[in-house]
Amino acid sequence: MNKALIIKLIGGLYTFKDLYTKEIYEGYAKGKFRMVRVEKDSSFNKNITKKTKKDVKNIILSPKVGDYISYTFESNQYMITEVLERKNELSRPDISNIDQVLLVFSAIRPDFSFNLLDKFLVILESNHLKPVLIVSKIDLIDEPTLLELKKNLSYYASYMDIHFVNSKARIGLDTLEHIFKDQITVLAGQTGVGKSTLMNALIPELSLKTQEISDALGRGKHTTRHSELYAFGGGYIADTPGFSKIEFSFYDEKLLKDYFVDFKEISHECRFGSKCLHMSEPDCMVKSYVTNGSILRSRYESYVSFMNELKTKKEKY
Ligand SMILES: Nc1nc2c(ncn2[C@@H]2O[C@H](COP(=O)(O)OP(=O)(O)OP(=O)(O)O)[C@@H](O)[C@H]2O)c(=O)[nH]1
Ligand SMILES: [Zn+2]
Repeated sequence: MNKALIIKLIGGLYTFKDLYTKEIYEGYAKGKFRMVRVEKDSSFNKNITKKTKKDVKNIILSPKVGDYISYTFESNQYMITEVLERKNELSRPDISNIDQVLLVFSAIRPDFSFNLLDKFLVILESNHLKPVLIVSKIDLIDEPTLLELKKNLSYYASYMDIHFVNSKARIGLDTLEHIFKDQITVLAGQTGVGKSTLMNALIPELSLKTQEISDALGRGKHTTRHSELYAFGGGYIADTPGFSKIEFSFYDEKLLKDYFVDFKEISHECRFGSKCLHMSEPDCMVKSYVTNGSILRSRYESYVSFMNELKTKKEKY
């Protein structure tokens, strides 16, 4: 069976790249699809999977960009015949099997927010997505302010890669390229932080393409249903502006503690172990570490604010 990765979807026409031959084909999807459960075949490339006997899962509506599929060539056209089980998926942008999310935060305009960073990290962790932090617009702040920001961010360095860039002058981008290898990457960040500028700086031909697509469709690209993965740095990067609106995808505030990976790491030291909510429990090591400075105070402040936010949400429903 031919296996491929869907790299583009525009007006019902899929573009997919064969995983073995690397050839690119265009084709359609017909009818409803069932997601096929797969198991990793270690003798091949990590993306190549094989079907198991117990296969069918929920019916899914349609294949999307990022899906691994099987296809055939029938009556002179390529057809998608099955969709392999998704590792994860986003609906805005509409992409599946994402390996990592580039969290773009500007040093200024808008100001850097540790609370928002912590929120993104919780959301990514709860969706099994790996974060990489990109701090943009470093040219717009003075040296001491940048040093202070770097110092505060160093706490996060053991949990994710952090890069500092000036996308306008293409400074700091060279160290970025290796992070895309073998990954499907999506960008995320508040509006105005510089996601599009970064994308265009990384992939110069992209701004041109964006214009072509807008012209062809007679409307802004991001109001259309176009999404695409670009081969870049040995992996793929989604050309969407990424996601900027963020909400927790869970409702139970008791889950929050597991998505603060630095808290989770030491929770076995709390008197109530993994059950400790690190709020008013006695002998809570998270709180002790905050007091002695081993845990960043702003991390704990974010935690408490998210706890309250989740509780309020729950009471409303
Ligand atoms: N000086 C400087 N300006 C930047 C940098 N990155 C982005 N900008 C500017 O910041 C503004 C916003 O950048 P965009 O790339 O449109 O931001 P975005 O995140 O795509 O915004 P949305 O499309 O609203 O989500 C633009 O005026 C960019 O020129 C940078 O590294 N340095
Ligand atoms: Zn605790």
